[in-house]
Amino acid sequence: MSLPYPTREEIARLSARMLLEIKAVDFNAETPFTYASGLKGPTYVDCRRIISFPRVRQTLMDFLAATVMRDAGFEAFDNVAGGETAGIPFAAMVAERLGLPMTYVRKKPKGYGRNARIEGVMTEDQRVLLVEDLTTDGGSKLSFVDAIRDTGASCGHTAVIFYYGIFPETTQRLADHGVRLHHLCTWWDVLAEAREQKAFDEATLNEVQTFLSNPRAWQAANS
Ligand SMILES: O=P(O)(O)OC[C@H]1O[C@H](OP(=O)(O)OP(=O)(O)O)[C@H](O)[C@@H]1O
Ligand SMILES: O=C(O)c1cc(=O)[nH]c(=O)[nH]1
Repeated sequence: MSLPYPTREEIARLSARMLLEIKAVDFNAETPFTYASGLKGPTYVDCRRIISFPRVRQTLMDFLAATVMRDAGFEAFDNVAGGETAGIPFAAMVAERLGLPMTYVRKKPKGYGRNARIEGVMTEDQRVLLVEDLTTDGGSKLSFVDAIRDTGASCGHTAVIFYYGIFPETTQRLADHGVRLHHLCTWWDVLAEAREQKAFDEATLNEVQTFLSNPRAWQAANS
């Protein structure tokens, strides 16, 4: 007998709890982190740690496969592509669960050999699901999706474990590019769980909440 899918809320709560438990979450208001986009903030989540924790890894990947099937359809994809670097192991695990071929996308052409951005076999009739660890403002997703589309394949969906959920333009930016985002949890889920567990001191949690509520104002005040 297979278990019913957990609700979206349960997935978000448990995913946030797992990220805290494996110490993938870091809050530091004193020395802000710099993100791939160049933006800065007091929050950092290192989803790369997930691969080293088998029970967490398995559960999160079950959640991600279930979320994709529930939101996009059970027969919606022909190929699962991972974004270099952090997306690659998660794409392999999602592809296994969905029973689909796997590929990966380089950030840049290799520069020699086939000079490819896509590795593995991707054909122009395929509907590709882009899998990544997280998205902050979506910039790298657009580049990966363009590389996939350059092969002639289609890509209208990306699935991530973690979505920042604080830059309102992110989902619009992706939507304008014809890409729908699927995710398990956001900073709001992690903050709620961190407060419940008292995982960080009150001042740090309040500072993080200030950032999450208005990241642009926080960045202006802290640059
Ligand atoms: O651009 P966004 O969609 O908001 O996502 C942010 C990206 O930044 C990080 O990767 P990074 O470029 O640091 O490389 P890595 O995967 O090689 O660690 C992260 O793994 C995401 O892929
Ligand atoms: O946007 C990023 O570069 C980024 C943010 C974050 O919290 N964690 C991460 O690995 N990358």
